Amino acid sequence: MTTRAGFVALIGEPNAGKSTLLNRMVGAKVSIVTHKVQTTRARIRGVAMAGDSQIVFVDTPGLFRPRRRLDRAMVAAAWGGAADADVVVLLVEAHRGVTEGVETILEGLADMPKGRTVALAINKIDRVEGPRLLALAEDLNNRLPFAKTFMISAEKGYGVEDLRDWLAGEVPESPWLYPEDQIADLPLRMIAAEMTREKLTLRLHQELPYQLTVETENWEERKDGSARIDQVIYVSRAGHKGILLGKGGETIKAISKAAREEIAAFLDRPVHLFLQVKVRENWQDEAARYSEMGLDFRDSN
Ligand SMILES: Nc1nc2c(ncn2[C@@H]2O[C@H](COP(=O)(O)OP(=O)(O)OP(=O)(O)O)[C@@H](O)[C@H]2O)c(=O)[nH]1
Repeated sequence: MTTRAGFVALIGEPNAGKSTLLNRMVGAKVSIVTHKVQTTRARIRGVAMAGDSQIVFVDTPGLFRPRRRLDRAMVAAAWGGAADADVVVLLVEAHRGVTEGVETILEGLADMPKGRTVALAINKIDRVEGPRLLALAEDLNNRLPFAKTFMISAEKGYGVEDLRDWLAGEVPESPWLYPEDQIADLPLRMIAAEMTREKLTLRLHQELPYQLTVETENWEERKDGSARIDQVIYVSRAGHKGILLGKGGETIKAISKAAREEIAAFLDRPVHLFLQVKVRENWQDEAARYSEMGLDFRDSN
């Protein structure tokens, strides 16, 4: 079996219908939950399986002209620069057409590295007449030639399957990026890992923020309504492990407490958080994997 997997970024103005579309393609629960956390830097919004393809939807704040270098570094650090996805889908509202916001996004898209596949999805087609739609599609394609144009209604479900099937064929041949049994709660796992990562960064200041990754290895919903979460903090050098643990494990304990409190508040239920620190010397090599995908790791340094 040839599998495919890749990242797809849904972009568009606020209210364009990104969440609604995600709900359709991924499953309602995931999108609603992640919607609450625009401010966190967790990038993954959901994963859809379509045939033998795994489509990973990412958020892309700061994709277009981040105002400050810090924004760019934050975005890059959060999800290893995956803001640059394999496929970008621009959502435009049919009845609003080419607004100033859409123009700005188009400019950003035109500046993107060549070779990136960009598709257009005109959404909310239930709100306008056919002829107007065709004129809008033509206008947009004159401004930027899209690889493909879709007419959809995320809310009614029109055209959504076509879009998903097309994306499934566009993502590159690759092993799946996530185990199938983790797909449903993957965004939650990522968010929880990101929260722990943030506590580490706050606590350790400049010492090693970009040389570690946090992964949620296990997530168990308990009968009493609490969640047991196991996370591993990977550091690239043995020496870092000591810094992280601190004297008598003080540092890691404080980090764990702060992270647990934040995750519990986010989930709105008690959390048992178990942190483990492991040395993974080849962690930096994984950066190479992302560069292969056209992503820039230098931004996170
Ligand atoms: N009529 C119509 N309304 C839609 C359609 N898709 C989405 N909407 C509505 O548009 C509004 C915004 O949809 P969202 O999915 O929240 O938009 P979003 O792009 O995620 O918005 P932000 O999170 O603010 O960026 C909601 O009220 C949706 O119900 C559609 O196909 N037709």
